Amino acid sequence: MAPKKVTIVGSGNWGSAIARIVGQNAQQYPNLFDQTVNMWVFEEIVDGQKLSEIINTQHENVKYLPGKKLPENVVAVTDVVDSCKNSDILVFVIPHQFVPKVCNQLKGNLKSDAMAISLIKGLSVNPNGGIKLISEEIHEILNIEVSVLMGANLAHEVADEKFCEATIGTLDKKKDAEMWFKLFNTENFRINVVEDANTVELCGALKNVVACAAGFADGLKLGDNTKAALIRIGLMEIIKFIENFYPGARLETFLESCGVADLVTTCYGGRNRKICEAYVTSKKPLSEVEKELLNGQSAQGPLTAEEIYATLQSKNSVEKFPLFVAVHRICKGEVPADRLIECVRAN
Ligand SMILES: NC(=O)c1ccc[n+]([C@@H]2O[C@H](COP(=O)([O-])OP(=O)(O)OC[C@H]3O[C@@H](n4cnc5c(N)ncnc54)[C@H](O)[C@@H]3O)[C@@H](O)[C@H]2O)c1
Ligand SMILES: O=P(O)(O)OC[C@H](O)CO
Repeated sequence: MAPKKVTIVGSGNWGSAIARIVGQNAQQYPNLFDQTVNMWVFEEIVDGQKLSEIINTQHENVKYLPGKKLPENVVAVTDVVDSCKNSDILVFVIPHQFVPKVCNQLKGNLKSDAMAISLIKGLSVNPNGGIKLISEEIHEILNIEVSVLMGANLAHEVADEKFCEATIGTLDKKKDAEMWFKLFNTENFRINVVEDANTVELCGALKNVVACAAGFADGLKLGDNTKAALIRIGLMEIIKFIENFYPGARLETFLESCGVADLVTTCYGGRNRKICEAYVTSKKPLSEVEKELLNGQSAQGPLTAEEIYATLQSKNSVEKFPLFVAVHRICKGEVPADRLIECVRAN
């Protein structure tokens, strides 16, 4: 079989960190993977130069992952269709609000047997009010199989090659596990493949909302016990949400890297935590704080909280998820952050 061509659809903070791993692993398995890995870059000008040109000459994404070299076999391509049309494997890693636009551009322009894996932590809202997984959204638009990779993976720490773990959720472990393992696993990025893909993905999306609560608590200087209580309540709401809307989760999945481990790392070291802390301390709007602190990166928690809230409203379930709802209302400025504990105290 010919080596598979891989494209990384995205080149932000996580997209660039994972490109280091995928580029290296492609080189390690020349019989399995084409030696050139494409990376789709949403073009922008950085210090008067095109970001794609900087990446292809300096082999560094100076805006989204400064100070870390990309392997030279990772090539930036700015036309999303050109970057993907001959590829067998698509690694989706863009902020979730851009998924419909990007996938609609790709529609009808892919190999019929292309496969995808989504590293995107977020949700999409159906017009009827229900939620959709990002993997489902990609599948619906492109009609290709979509696995997911989630875990306790702060991009800068992965790029520093500090030990961590990640969970791949796939629908058919027998068929796909070995290929995904070889594409992503390294000494310091340990992959476990499971079949409970929906739970893996939902853990990745929902933990961002709990991270916002952790950030509010930090901004209010509520201390470690309170933050731990919020993480516990948040975990219970994650489990309840999955039971209600995507039943059939396996308990073990919550104990994978995508579950408790990601919840912990994101509540201590993530961008959602950071901007929500600053929202409380600075009293500036969230959008302004995000702009000031993240230099073009995107925190997905506030948008996910809004998407969850719309779903809960349409299902008459708002009162069952006080933490998720409080995060949304605080992000929107409808409730002051110092009422967070009052909102969740009854749990
Ligand atoms: N950064 C992390 O530590 C991390 C770790 C694990 C998972 N994730 C998840 O991975 C996904 C991608 O995150 P990231 O950190 O790579 O991105 P990011 O937060 O760095 O976002 C910036 C990216 O969005 C792109 N972008 C901006 N405007 C765009 C547009 N109009 N259309 C398309 N793209 C546009 C930028 O070019 C850039 O590549 C998210 O779902 C995130 O939750 C992130
Ligand atoms: O920085 P955050 O809050 O987007 O979290 C990053 C990762 O999802 C942590 O695993």
